[in-house]
This record gives sequence, C-alpha cells and structure tokens, in this order.
Amino acid sequence: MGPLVVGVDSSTQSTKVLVVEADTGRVVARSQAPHTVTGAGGARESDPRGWWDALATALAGCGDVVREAAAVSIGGQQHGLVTLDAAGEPVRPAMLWNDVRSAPQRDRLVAELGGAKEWAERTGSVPAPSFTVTKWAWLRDNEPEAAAATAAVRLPHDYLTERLTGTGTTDRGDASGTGWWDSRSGAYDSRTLEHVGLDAALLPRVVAPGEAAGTVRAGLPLPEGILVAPGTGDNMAAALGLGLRPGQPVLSLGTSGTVYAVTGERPVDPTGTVAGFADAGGGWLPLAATLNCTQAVDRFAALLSLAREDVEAGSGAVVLPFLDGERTPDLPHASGLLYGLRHDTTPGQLLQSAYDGAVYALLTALDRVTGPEAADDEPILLIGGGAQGVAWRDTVRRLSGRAVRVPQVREAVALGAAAQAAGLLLGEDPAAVARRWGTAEGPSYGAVPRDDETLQRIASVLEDGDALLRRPGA
Ligand SMILES: Nc1ncnc2c1ncn2[C@@H]1O[C@H](COP(=O)(O)OP(=O)(O)O)[C@@H](O)[C@H]1O
Ligand SMILES: O=C(CO)[C@@H](O)[C@H](O)COP(=O)(O)O
Repeated sequence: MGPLVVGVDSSTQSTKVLVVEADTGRVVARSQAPHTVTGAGGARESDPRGWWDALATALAGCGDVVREAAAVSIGGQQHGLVTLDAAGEPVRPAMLWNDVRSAPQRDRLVAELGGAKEWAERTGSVPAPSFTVTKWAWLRDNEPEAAAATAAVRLPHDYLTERLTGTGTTDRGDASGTGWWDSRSGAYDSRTLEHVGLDAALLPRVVAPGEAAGTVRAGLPLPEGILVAPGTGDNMAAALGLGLRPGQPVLSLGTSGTVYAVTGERPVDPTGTVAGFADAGGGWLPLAATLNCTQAVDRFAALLSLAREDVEAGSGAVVLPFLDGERTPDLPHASGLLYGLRHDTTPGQLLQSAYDGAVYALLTALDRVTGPEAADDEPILLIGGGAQGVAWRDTVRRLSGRAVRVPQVREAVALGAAAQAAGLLLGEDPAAVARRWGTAEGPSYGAVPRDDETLQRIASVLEDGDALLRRPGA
C-alpha cells in the first residue's frame, strides 16, 4: 500500500472522514459522526467544539489506519461565523450559513457600501444573509459584548485546521464566501472590514493553493508532524474531488442545494443569484445555493407520513418548500407555500411537488453558472446525500431535460479534501489527482423531455406569491 491521506468533510449535519491511498484513490476506511444544529425561526447555530469532537469520533471510527496517514485536509461548510476569545475558545456558538437573522444587516451593508453592482465587482458576490460579513454585522448589533470579546474570527474549516496546526489559516475558496475578501486582488478588503469594525489582524492568513497550512501538533488523533493542506469550503472541495473541468455542471443535494461549475473567468453577477466564489486552485466557482433542499423535502415526507420515494406524478399543486426562508430566490423571510390543492390531490403528488419546488430553484441558476463553456448535452453531475435518492434524480432529469451522472463516490467533499492532501504530499495538482483517481465516474441516466408545464406553473406561483413570500414573521 502506498502513502495514505485523510480527507474530511465537516458539513452542516455531520463530519465524514475518508482514509485514501494517495496513489490510487482507493478508500481504505470511512466513518461519519453527527453534528448538533440548534435554533428556531431564522437562527441556526452549532458549537464549533462539537465539530472537533465529531472529527475525533469519525477519525476513531476509521481505526488504526489513521495512524499511518501522511497528510490531511479539511473541507467545511461555508460562511459560518466562528468567534474565538483570546484563549481560542468560542465566544458563542457559530452562526451557520443557513442562519438568516442577518437579512436586515445584509440590506444595510449592500446599500452602504456602493450597492449590488459594486459589491459584485469588488468581492465577486452580492452578499446573501449567509455571508460571514452580514453575520458579523448582526453580532455587533445584537450581542456587542460577544463581538468585543472576539480575538479571532474563523470559518468552520479554518477552526478545525487551526486546531490541527496551532496556526490561523484559511484559503481563497472559503475566504471568497466571507464578503470581506476582494476577488480582484485576492486580499482582504480593508474598506469593508473598516466599515463593519473588524480588525484584519483577527482574520486568518490566506494560504495559497499548493502551500501547506502547517503540520499536525502533538497529542491529537492524527500522527504528529504530518502535512496539513489548506482545506477549503465544502463546495470547493467537492469541485476538486470531482476533478471538474469548465462547462461540467454539478448539482449538490444536501442540507443546502447548490449548483456550480468551474471557470477560468472571475464571476461577477450584480443580480446576486450567482455567488462569484474562488475555487481551491487558481480558478473560480460560480455557484448558486438554496437553503431548502433535502431536509425540507424530508420534512414534507414526514408531515405526509410518507417515505422519501413515495412520490406520485400528476400533481397540479405547487409547493415552494421555503421552510427556512430562501436564498435562491432571495426571500430570507419566506416560509413554505402550498398552492393548487384539490379533493383528488394525493399525498404522493404533494411530496413530488415539494421535490419539484426544491429542484426548480436550483435549475433556474444552471445556465448562469455554467456560462459560455457549457454544452447542453453535458450530463449534470449529481452529488450530496440526495443523489442517492431515485425521486431526486428523476426530478432533476424531468425538470432539466438533461442527462444526469451520479459519481460512484458518495463523499465528494471528503474525497476532494483527500485529493488536496494527496496533491500537497505528491507535489501534484489536486484536481489532476482526482481525475487520475476517476472520481467522477458512475452510472448515467439519459435525458427525458423537459417538463415545461410544471416549470411554468412554479414560476407563476412564485411571481404571484411574491408579496406573501416577502412578508416578515410568517
Ligand atoms: N438514500 C437517500 N435518498 C435520498 N436522500 C438521502 C438518502 N440518503 C441521504 N439522503 C439525504 O441526504 C441529506 C444529507 O446530505 P449531505 O450531503 O450528507 O448533507 P450535508 O453535507 O449538508 O451535511 C439528508 O438530509 C438526507 O435527506
Ligand atoms: O452556503 C453554502 C454555499 O454557499 C452551503 O452550500 C454551505 O457550504 C453548506 O453546505 P452543506 O452542509 O449543505 O454541504
């Protein structure tokens, strides 16, 4: 067996760890441990120490082979605001990407710092309430004592990487989702930081692609002294893990739904639909995200006392499953909406409508993220937990009219982190490593005629329901 690397996916619901053979990509051990997410209404929080404990549990679940690893990398849920005190302990729980309490601060920041077009040109994105900068502004407004006690601000993957190395670092991919990173210069944006009263000294150093974040400290559940790669946001890690080439669209069905592609051109979308993220290499990752994906549809199934696959065709009803507010479309105050219920509507049809509503929102952004490099017959790569579901897969095929490929590897994020660690260890480009590993291979499902009638029905309910969906406090 050749050298081994460890790839970590610390996402919203769980930590997944893979131990992978660096030369071949063979997964020699895998394990998973759950996270706790608290909060009602617009709040979603997790204690960062819980992510560290979940990492330790998942590493232990991989067995003794972890002791042979030569490098490690962490992919983490994007955007979360981790605030640490002078001793490195969390000042309060982390506010997660799907916490929408900072919607008013977002509106204010966009207006005060030049408007949507200028934000997009400066940072690549018009911030959504997911973005770290809006959460920091919320904290200053609502918990000034917590903001004052903060000696370091980190993203989820930075927090875990720092616990491994002892040094505060991040990477350009995850930094591009903060709102205080200038995507033109690749440096922190001093104007934004000054405006929100955040000292750049509290932020981690942005490690360049291919550079090490450090080495593992003594006394941890990984071998002392092994290389720690920069890590990145979970979507950037999945893009690495699939060895993506420009024009290949990815649809990820997890707690969040995301649709993205890699591109060589810096994305700038003043409408705010597409976030202009950097990828974990030297390129870009235009991406649109929804807050309501697998968990929202699972909730519908539970309400209807149905299993996930108990869908029935033929529904005339529309479900907009915006249980957590929504980011795409930009409706942070929205709640779920059901329209078109009849005596003969069945529970299975309603469940199908919930899948349709969740997938619709992602598909509206598909063409915007793939850009001119895209070929219409390029299959959509379907990843995330939902990619294992037949109802999800068939809904994507029917509403996109495109073929779908489901990569055999289930843990694209952890695999991307492993590829980054392997690239660092072997001195190779991580995306080339992933391509060598054949990670994007898997069964393909052919195109079916696009269901334009359903798309049109959802579009018109979204338009007509606009006032309801914008009403705060429903
Ligand atoms: N076989 C399956 N069919 C459909 N959905 C599934 C299946 N297995 C898991 N899921 C969904 O996957 C989700 C978790 O996806 P995952 O990508 O791991 O989430 P995250 O990365 O956001 O923590 C769960 O909410 C669940 O609904
Ligand atoms: O906010 C975004 C992307 O901008 C989310 O995609 C988060 O990165 C969380 O991802 P999952 O835990 O759902 O994988």
